[in-house]
Parts: sequence; C-alpha cells; structure tokens
Amino acid sequence: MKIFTALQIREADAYTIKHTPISSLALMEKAALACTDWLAEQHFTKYPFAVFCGMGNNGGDGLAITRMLRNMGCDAHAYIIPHSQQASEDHQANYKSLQRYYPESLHTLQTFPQLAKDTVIIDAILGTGLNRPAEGLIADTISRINSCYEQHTIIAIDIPSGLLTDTSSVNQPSVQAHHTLSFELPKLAFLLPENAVRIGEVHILPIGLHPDYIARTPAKFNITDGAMMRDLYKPRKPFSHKGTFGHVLLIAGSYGKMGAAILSAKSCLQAGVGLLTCHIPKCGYDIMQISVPAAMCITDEQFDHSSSFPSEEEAKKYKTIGIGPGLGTAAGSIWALDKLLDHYRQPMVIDADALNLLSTNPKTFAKVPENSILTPHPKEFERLFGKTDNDIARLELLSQKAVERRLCILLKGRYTAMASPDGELYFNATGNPGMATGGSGDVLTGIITSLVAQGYSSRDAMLLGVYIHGLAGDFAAAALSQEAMTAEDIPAYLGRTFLTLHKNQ
Ligand SMILES: NC(=O)C1=CN([C@@H]2O[C@H](COP(=O)(O)OP(=O)(O)OC[C@H]3O[C@@H](n4cnc5c(N)ncnc54)[C@H](OP(=O)(O)O)[C@@H]3O)[C@@H](O)[C@H]2O)[C@@H](O)CC1
Ligand SMILES: [K+]
Repeated sequence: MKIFTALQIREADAYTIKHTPISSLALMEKAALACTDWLAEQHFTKYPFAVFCGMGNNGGDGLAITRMLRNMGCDAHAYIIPHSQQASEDHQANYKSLQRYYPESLHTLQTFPQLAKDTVIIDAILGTGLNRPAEGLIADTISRINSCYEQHTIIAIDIPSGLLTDTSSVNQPSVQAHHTLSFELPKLAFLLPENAVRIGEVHILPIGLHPDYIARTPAKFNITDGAMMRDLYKPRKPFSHKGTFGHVLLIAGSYGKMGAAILSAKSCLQAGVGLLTCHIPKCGYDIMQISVPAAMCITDEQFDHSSSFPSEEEAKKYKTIGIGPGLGTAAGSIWALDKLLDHYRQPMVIDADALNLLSTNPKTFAKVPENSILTPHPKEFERLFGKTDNDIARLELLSQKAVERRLCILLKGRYTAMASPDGELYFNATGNPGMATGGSGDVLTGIITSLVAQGYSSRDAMLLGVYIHGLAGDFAAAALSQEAMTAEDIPAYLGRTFLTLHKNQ
C-alpha cells in the first residue's frame, strides 16, 4: 500500500474530480458521510458534539459532519476559528447549507465553549493544508482541546490539527486525539513513533479516490500487505527435498541466554528451512538437543560463550548464517566474528548482541557482506549509526546507511521500517503490542535466516519475514490474548500464517 505525501493527496483529489463525474464538493460530502457513518457505528451519536472548524477544506468537512449529525438528530455545534480572510470554496458551500438548515448550530469561536458532560470533540481545524506552525487562536484552541483529553473523546478529522503530514512535528503544537479518521490512504505521520500519543487509533475510511492515480503514482514509502506477500511467496515444488530449502548455521546463545537460541532455532525450522545446525557454547548442548531435536549442534570449546566460528572450508556447507540471539558480548565472540567475516562473503542475518559487537568495532562492521540483513531495535540502531533529532531524520539515516553499506536494515517498532540497498523503504503493519516481550526479536531472526536459506533474496526475506512474524503474532494474540501470549507462541502460529500466503487464499 502506498503512502502519499500531502501534495500527492491533493493531486489524487484533483485527478478524481477531473476523471469521474464527482465534484470537489461531492467528494467532501463523501468524506463527511464516511466520518458520520463511523461515528454512528461506534455509538458516538448518542452524545452531544462540539465540532471545531478551520477555514479550509478540513473545516469544510467539519461543517458537513455537523449538518449530517444534525440530520441524525444529534445535538451538534460547529465553532469556526476565523484564521483567514477567506474560507475555501467548499467550506463556503457547506457553511451556507448549515446556515440554511441549522443556523442555531453555527458559531464563530471567540472563547472556548463550555462543554456538556460526554461531549465528543471533533477536530476539523487544519488538515493536510497545514503550511506553518499553529499559533494564536488556533494554538490556544488546540491547547484547550487537549486539556479536555481526560473528560472528552477527541476525534481528529483526516489528521490531528497541527500535525504535519510528511515530516516531523516534534515541538509543534497539535491536537492530541483518541481517534483519527483519515481518508483512503495512511499518512507517513501515522507511522512515526513520536506521533503515537497524538494520533490515537487511526481509522482509514475509503472515499473513492481514483484507483488509476493511486496505481500509477510512485510513492517514496510503502506499507507491505497480504497481496504483495502472496506475490513474493515461493510455493514448494513437488520434487523438493531437504537440500532444496537450504542449510542454516545459527550462531546463538550463551550462559543464561540459551532461551534466545532455542526460540530462534525453533522459528528457523518452523519457517521452513531444510537443515539447521546451531553453534552454541558447551553449556547449551543438552538444552538445545532436548528442546529442538530437529536441529544439529556444534559446541564451542568455551563453556559459557562462543569463541570460534567455522573456518572458510566448514562455512561452505551453509547457505547462510544467522548470528546474534543471546550471543553475549564476550571479547572472544567479537574476535571470532571478526575472523568469520574475513572469509564469509554470503549475505547473513545479524541481530542483537552481534549488532552490539559491530557497533563497538567499526573495522569488523566494515567487513559485513553486502546484502546482509541487520535487525536492530531503536537502541541498537542508535549504537550502530548514531542519534537523530526526530523520527524522520532517523528514517533518512536508515535509508542512507542501507544504500551506503549495501545492506538490508530493518528498524524494529510498531511499524517496522525496512530499507534495502537500492533505497526502497517499506513499513510493516502486522503485529501487535502482545509481541513487545522478550524473545520476539530472536524469533524474527530465525524466520528471516530460514527464508534466506530457502532462496529468497535478502530484500524479500526481510519483507516477508517481518510480515509473517507479525501476522503469526496477530494469530497468537487472537487465540491467547496480547497479555498471555509469549514469544514462544509466535513460531507456533507460523503454520497458520503460511497458509494465508497460498495464492487461493
Ligand atoms: N483528498 C482528500 O483526501 C480529501 C480531503 N478533504 C479534506 O481537505 C483537507 C485539506 O484541505 P485544505 O487543502 O483546504 O487544507 P486545510 O488543512 O483545511 O488548511 C486550509 C488553509 O489553512 C491555512 N493554514 C495552513 N496552516 C495554517 C496555520 N498553521 N494557521 C493558520 N492557517 C493555516 C492555509 O491557508 P493560508 O492561510 O496559507 O492561505 C491552508 O490552505 C484534508 O485534510 C481533508 O480534511 C476532504 O474534504 C475531501 C477529500
Ligand atoms: K484535523
């Protein structure tokens, strides 16, 4: 799914108006109707409404919503903030029709109104037309709306007023909404962790923007979805054998962290690898053999950490190597990783402690093979590539480093951001807060390594791996609850997840 900029959204709007019999005013009517339908479905229409309107089309939406709520018998009032000399054309048209049918519902905002108990606040002050920070009466109104957060439900139309669509809004005043009702396509602002408290729950409502414009207009950012994943997925051929699906070497685990190695190994197998060998310290031998009988084991000469990785000759039998889960940061491990990277040139998957080893050893980092996949969480990312001032700057750094170093890098989060060496940037939308638990990352490493071994390109293994990891987590949460599920439940639901990838689903 594409993420369009504010400018592209305006173009989509104009294209739709030009190429279909729908007028700009009728499109606004559709948008307002989608919002009021949602309000009715969610049972908000039993409450009074205070609709705060700007003078552009976002305000026009607010006026149309007020009229529709009145038509439904609701006690709705529109408060217009006079921030401009002239209102937009569609705003004027909706002003006229509200004045005609419900003049008592129209107010020009002078002071913030007294709100009756349970009043729902609708924020239709500014939308994608925001072109400077909110100040004066608008900023005051935003601050008054936000002071109602505990007592009233706040619902933003299209985007919380004050929030920029395509760039960072850190330090900008904006409405803090419980729900955001947005039109047709998600906006980049909704995917940034720094905006989480301002956007609340986002609901994307279709309004019929022209599919041709959406299809033929390239977007800088995209969200992966089921259709795209079904295209990437490689169904198995009838005459396959275990050699067809690759042999993974998983270097993981240390004393007290063997669980990470187990989770990763189980996930690697459940994601379909042909053969799995685990390189673990001696302390983990019984644990691994008993917990994951399908995996073969090589034990390190050290008892509590790993310090000698395969030689060039030994490494040849593996299609790829996954390294990091529970590895620890012992000096012997960094030395061993450095030696491994002297000869290993295949793309590999690098996670957790192995990333921390790289962040403190730039010379070792420089040897990482092209097209390897790095899987940092935000703290690991910062240690590897440095601090940024905001989420947009961090996304740019992510993309820049992936291109510069010829790597696939995924930055874990609610919407994991995934960059490939050719500069593409994707977000993943599957997954849920039940996965914010120890071991989820180890599961992801196992899945992605497994996919690389099965012949997926690094980019495809990253996109597909993150998608199925999240979807398996969603199945686990649906069956067990977000609270009760653990990282171990994610591989258990991989089977159900793979079935959704079959073309006939
Ligand atoms: N395509 C779609 O999906 C559809 C979109 N629709 C709706 O249209 C909305 C976009 O409407 P829009 O372009 O009129 O912009 P909007 O945000 O109302 O701003 C208006 C004007 O405010 C001004 N201004 C800017 N910043 C300011 C500030 N800080 N403080 C004070 N003033 C400020 C600036 O004018 P200026 O003062 O610079 O002349 C700007 O032009 C969109 O979010 C959605 O709700 C639906 O109706 C139908 C389908
Ligand atoms: K708004």
